[in-house]
Amino acid sequence: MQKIISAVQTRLADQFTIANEPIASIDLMERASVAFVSRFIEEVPLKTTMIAVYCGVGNNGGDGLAIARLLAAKSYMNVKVIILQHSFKTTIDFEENLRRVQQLKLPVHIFQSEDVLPIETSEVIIDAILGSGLNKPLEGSLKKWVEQLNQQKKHVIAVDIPTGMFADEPNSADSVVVKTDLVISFQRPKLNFLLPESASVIKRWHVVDIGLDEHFIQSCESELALIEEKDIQSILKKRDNFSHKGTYGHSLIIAGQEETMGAALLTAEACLNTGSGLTTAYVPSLGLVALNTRLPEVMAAIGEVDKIQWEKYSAVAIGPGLGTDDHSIEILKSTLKNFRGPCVFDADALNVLSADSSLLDLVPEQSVLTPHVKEFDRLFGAHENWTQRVKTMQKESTERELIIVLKNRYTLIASPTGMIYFNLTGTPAMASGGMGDVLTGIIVSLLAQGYSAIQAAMAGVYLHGKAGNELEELGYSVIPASKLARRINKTIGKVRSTK
Ligand SMILES: NC(=O)C1=CN([C@@H]2O[C@H](COP(=O)(O)OP(=O)(O)OC[C@H]3O[C@@H](n4cnc5c(N)ncnc54)[C@H](O)[C@@H]3O)[C@@H](O)[C@H]2O)[C@@H](O)CC1
Ligand SMILES: Nc1ncnc2c1ncn2[C@@H]1O[C@H](COP(=O)(O)OP(=O)(O)O)[C@@H](O)[C@H]1O
Ligand SMILES: [K+]
Repeated sequence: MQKIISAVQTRLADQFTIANEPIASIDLMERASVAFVSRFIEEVPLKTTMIAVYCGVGNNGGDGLAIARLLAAKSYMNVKVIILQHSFKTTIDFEENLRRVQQLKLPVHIFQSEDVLPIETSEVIIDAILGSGLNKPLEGSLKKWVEQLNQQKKHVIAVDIPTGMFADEPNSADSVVVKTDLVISFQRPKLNFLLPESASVIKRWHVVDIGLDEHFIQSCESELALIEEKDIQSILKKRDNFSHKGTYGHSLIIAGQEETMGAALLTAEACLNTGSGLTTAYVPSLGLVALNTRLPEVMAAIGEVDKIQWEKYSAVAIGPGLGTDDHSIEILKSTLKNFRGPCVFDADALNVLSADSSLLDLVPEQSVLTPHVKEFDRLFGAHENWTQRVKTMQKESTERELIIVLKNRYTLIASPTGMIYFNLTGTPAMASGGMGDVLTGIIVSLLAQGYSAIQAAMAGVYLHGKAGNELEELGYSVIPASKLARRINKTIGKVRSTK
């Protein structure tokens, strides 16, 4: 698990590393710049590319100057430096790197407030104007310069963070930020890279290790963390030699209606392939033929709600394609009343819970809720931005002792401990109908197998995304959910075997 730290904590980590490694501040800047350049070369391999490095006068600008010098040393022939002197308060390391650049005789152009920037002729812009030191939205000449750069639609690569973007507080909708194709960021992604609002200014980001003290970073107080594969490996258990189907639990999936039987099939198929010992689907009788034909391994439960033998099941998933009619409300109420084991609430189950907060209050502790953003807002109210949603999910999860899985490109998982875990696996190729049903099937299967609710949510989300990544690598530009529901089986095997 990697802690995500704030801009303030990053500065402390810089200082700690400088004092304790020990390393001179200028040498740490050099190390950061070398790390940037090694990734930059992969992105822009052609040595004749015309590159303009736009530098501010703080340490982000200092990085920019060092990067310009290092690129020249790597035989990039057309590197120029533009210094935007928005302030006369330069940093020592900026000054030292300016001196080093001037010795190389690279072209350096300095612009002061009120100066108008000429049209940029370079193909690539490196944005080293401001970094994590941003303390207010861009205004005045900086704002004007950035607006002008954005109009030119160049290939822009930012150093550490796009100029004008806050690392960990929301930017207002009208704030001006450098629009980037790639951000090469130091040591950790910033919180805001992981929230959907970043899409308007960041196409891709990549983190490079600059050797900040990891022990210090991991000891920082932060309720935000990134899930790593090794965390999932430590969760996943081996299947024992003398184990049998009874060892791996019995999942009940309550899903599907006449027009949405597919949701039940996808959930059940994912559940089966994730290793639930037995899987039963409670579906309308008109879905029986489809279920038996498609998934012979899955049993069906049909008929009256009060005939369900709840005690047979180790875990329940309720909601995919269920509808929100009286029958769905009845079965949700029955689940809340009668089932004592772990439960996943998804899709229409969440919609029913949103419509009746007294039902939401009955959701047992340690249940897993898997809303997408619209379902989340229906449950917990409208939000102006994702920073607010992160706060709400933290509050609701701790107060209600629930695991909340807020699905997105980088799915967030809130634990009742107050921690928020971000998952980085997954791909836009997974943005297709039924993908959430598959996730629900994976999570309920893990619950049935005896994993704790937070383990099942974390492993489920990670493996779901990882299966998507693997399919994309196999050539799928769009992944049908049923494909992923089958693939998950291999993904689990692979993650477990690399232990
Ligand atoms: N030793 C270190 O501290 C290291 C810092 N590094 C780089 O340093 C960056 C942070 O550097 P700094 O803290 O010097 O800050 P920046 O270079 O981000 O900003 C410079 C200064 O601009 C001013 N400023 C902030 N917002 C402004 C605004 N909206 N309008 C006008 N002026 C504004 C502030 O006084 C700020 O200190 C990181 O993003 C990273 O690129 C790296 O070199 C790694 C090592
Ligand atoms: N752009 C994306 N990148 C990564 N994962 C995605 C993306 N779009 C969707 N997903 C994943 O696909 C699933 C979609 O869930 P959901 O919206 O409930 O779909 P459905 O209702 O069709 O089953 C979530 O797990 C989400 O994380
Ligand atoms: K920058």
